[in-house]
Formats: sequence, C-alpha cells, structure tokens
Amino acid sequence: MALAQIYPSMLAADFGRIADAARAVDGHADWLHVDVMDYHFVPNLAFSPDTVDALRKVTGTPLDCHLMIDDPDRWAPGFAERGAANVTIHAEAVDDIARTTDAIRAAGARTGLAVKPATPVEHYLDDLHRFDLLLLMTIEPGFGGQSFMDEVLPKIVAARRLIDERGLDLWLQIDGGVNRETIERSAEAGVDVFVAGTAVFGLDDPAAAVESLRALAVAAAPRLTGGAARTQPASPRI
Ligand SMILES: O=C(CO)[C@@H](O)[C@H](O)COP(=O)(O)O
Ligand SMILES: [Fe+2]
Repeated sequence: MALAQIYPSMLAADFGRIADAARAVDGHADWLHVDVMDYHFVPNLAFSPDTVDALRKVTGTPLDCHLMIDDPDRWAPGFAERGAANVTIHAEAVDDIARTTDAIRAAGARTGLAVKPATPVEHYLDDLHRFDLLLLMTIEPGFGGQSFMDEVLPKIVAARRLIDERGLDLWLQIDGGVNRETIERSAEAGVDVFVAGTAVFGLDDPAAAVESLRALAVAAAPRLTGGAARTQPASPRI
C-alpha cells in the first residue's frame, strides 16, 4: 500500500496572504508545493529560498520545492540548506545529476527528478536510484490553472510499472491540472503524490478540498491508502 498524498501548490495562493494560505491547509496537506521559476527555464517568475524561510516560520508542514530554473546544479542545494524537505530538479536543465543530488541529500533533503510532458523517463533510467521522487508534469511547466494533459497517462502507467518491477524507492508525483475530475484516472494509472493548486486554493475551503481530493484518489486506486497528514514524518530524510 502507498500513501495517497496531496501537496497544495502555493502558486495558486493569494500572494498577499501566503501565510494564511499555508495555515489553512495545516493538518490536511501532506506537504506544501513551492514552485520556483526564473524567467529562463519557464516564462514566469516565482518564489525563492526566502519563501522557504518565510513558510517554515508559519507552518511545520514539509516543503516540496519544484525548481523550474536553469542551472539547478548551482542553486538547488541552497533550497535544501534553507530547510526544504524535498528539492526537485528538471531533467531538461540539470547538468551533473550525481553531483547535484549528492549535494541536496548532504544538506538533509530528499530529491526529485521532474520531466516535462514530452521528455521520456527512459533517458534517465540509470539515474533514478539517485532520487526519492519522480515528477511527471501533466502540463507544460510555467503557469497554474492549465488543463490536465491526458496524453501523459500512458507515461504514468509505464513509470508505475518500472518503479514496481525494479523495486525503486520512488514516490510518483504529478503536477498540473489535478482536480476532482482528473485525480481518479491519475490514481488508477499509478500516481501516489498529487500536486494541486487551483483545485485547492481556488476553492472557499482549501482544507476540505485537500481531504476530498485524497478521498477520491484512495477510492479510485486499491493500492492507495488515505493515511492522515499528521502520520507523516516532518522530513523523512533528516
Ligand atoms: O509547477 C506548476 C506550474 O508550472 C504547478 O505546481 C502549478 O502550480 C499547478 O497548478 P494547477 O494546475 O494545479 O492549478
Ligand atoms: Fe509545480
């Protein structure tokens, strides 16, 4: 059994009330997802290591940083040093996977590999053991509020099979367009970690939205269980 985990994406929060948004899902969100964008890797700008500091002051929920930036080799370890519990780097941007994942882990964080919808996971098979999480983007990265790309579903099925057959210790995460309508088929395909921005912070009751998304995922996939967020270790690798 795998834990069905819901990570609200802070990109969809009201930027004038980020702390309130984080607190609104305390005890419900498994982790918080923090998008980092640099105007180069994606045509948008968002969040920084200072955001990690600020969020850590207002919530004990672990932080999952999704780096959509050029040169993650240089910048990713800094997010771990500031206290991010997971730092995900993009396959399309990283130069030296072994050196960068070693540096992230040495700073006490878990680490993830993200791939855009058109990037094949097969190119990175020999490196998957260096990661704790595999993020399959279900939108083109850069903006929240986009539609889920159903064409990624076969890639999710293949990744789930690969993880299970090889016995890899990898959480399978998706990000983009996750909502009440798309979460069930993603769970059936093999996802266990769901990032959701608009479908959480776009609603009047973000905590209830998290619980209801998790319940839908668990009901759709027999391999998933709905353990409560509070049963999770604050930072599994530390
Ligand atoms: O990484 C990204 C966007 O590039 C995401 O984390 C978005 O924040 C997801 O937003 P929704 O599609 O759930 O609204
Ligand atoms: Fe993201």
